[in-house]
Amino acid sequence: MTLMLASVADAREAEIAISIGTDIVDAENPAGGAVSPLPPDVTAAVAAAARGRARLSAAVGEIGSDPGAIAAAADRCSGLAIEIIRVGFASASAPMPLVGAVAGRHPGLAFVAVLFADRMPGGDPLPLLAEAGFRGVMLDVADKTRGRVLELGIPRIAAFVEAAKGRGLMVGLAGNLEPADIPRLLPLEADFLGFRAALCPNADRRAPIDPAAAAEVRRLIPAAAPRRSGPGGEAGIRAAPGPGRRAGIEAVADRIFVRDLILPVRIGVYRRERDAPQRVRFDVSIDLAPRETEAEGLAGIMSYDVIVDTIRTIVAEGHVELAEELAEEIAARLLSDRRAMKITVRVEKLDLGPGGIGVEIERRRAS
Ligand SMILES: O=C[C@H](O)COP(=O)(O)O
Repeated sequence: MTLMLASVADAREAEIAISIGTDIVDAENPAGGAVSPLPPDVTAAVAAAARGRARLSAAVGEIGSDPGAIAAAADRCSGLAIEIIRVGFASASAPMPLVGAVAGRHPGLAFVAVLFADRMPGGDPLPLLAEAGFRGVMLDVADKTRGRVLELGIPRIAAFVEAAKGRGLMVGLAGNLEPADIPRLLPLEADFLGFRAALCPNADRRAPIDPAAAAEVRRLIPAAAPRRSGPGGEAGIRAAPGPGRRAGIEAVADRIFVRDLILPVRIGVYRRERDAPQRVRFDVSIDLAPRETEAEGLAGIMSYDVIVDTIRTIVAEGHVELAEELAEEIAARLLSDRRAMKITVRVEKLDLGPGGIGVEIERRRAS
């Protein structure tokens, strides 16, 4: 289950976030960076507004040369019943043992290290973070004016999520996420997705949260529990009827497809095929289940981006011997989306013969 985290600037925005059903209300100063703290009195007001109605989180700054500042923020947050504190981590030379000692003093507070996709520290920081007592990690971007976490590419983000989960860490993803990114990230099963810019008019993260934009983000993330309702909540926001639901027109079938996607792939059983990748063309089409009446817009569709992301992710995982295995894996992963009913996958090696050589499989959801 992936939760929605909304970064808010004050108690009024906390109320809006709660009214649209946000799972985690995060106190953050949007005028600063990804982990810029709000003044203590504003954080306290956000906590007072959200306590008992949503989980609470707060940005407390970067691990720098002054772990005392993180320690003081952790003390304050503990007293406010905040569950998660987000701490920026940009360098492997950060004073981890000191931060670890602070985390050890607050067992009720989950320290989440925020890594910046546009300023990734060298090496693998996850062992260091897990050892220092961090309970979670999050990917975000340092440069909020330009950076997008999706620029890392889904295969790298997926690998990060898996590696963090493998170490028992909670994982969050953020960084100028847009509504259309959500269907691409949900299959990665991160613990939460974090938003600020997408909740604001014109994606201006310094502007006050727009309840309609926030509700649209919420609608795209399946809720863990029945939604709360209230002023500015879902009730006031209705999308226009989507395709297939127009009066006098009966929906027969929806099919999404990706054609002629050519990628370098490590594939084959011959020795020469193990030395270097070869070009493989992918064609995939998926027959979708009829749309649920209440799920309109992006929430009602299966994005064809997910097809491309799935293929890229599988290909990035390493050498595969047979085109049949590759096609089967693509079919299995895509059929795990409950909207996909039937799939055709064609995998065609382009560099072996005078023409294309490959396999086409058709699979259907069993139940
Ligand atoms: O998750 C927390 C961040 O505040 C996300 O901010 P952003 O959507 O503007 O990148």
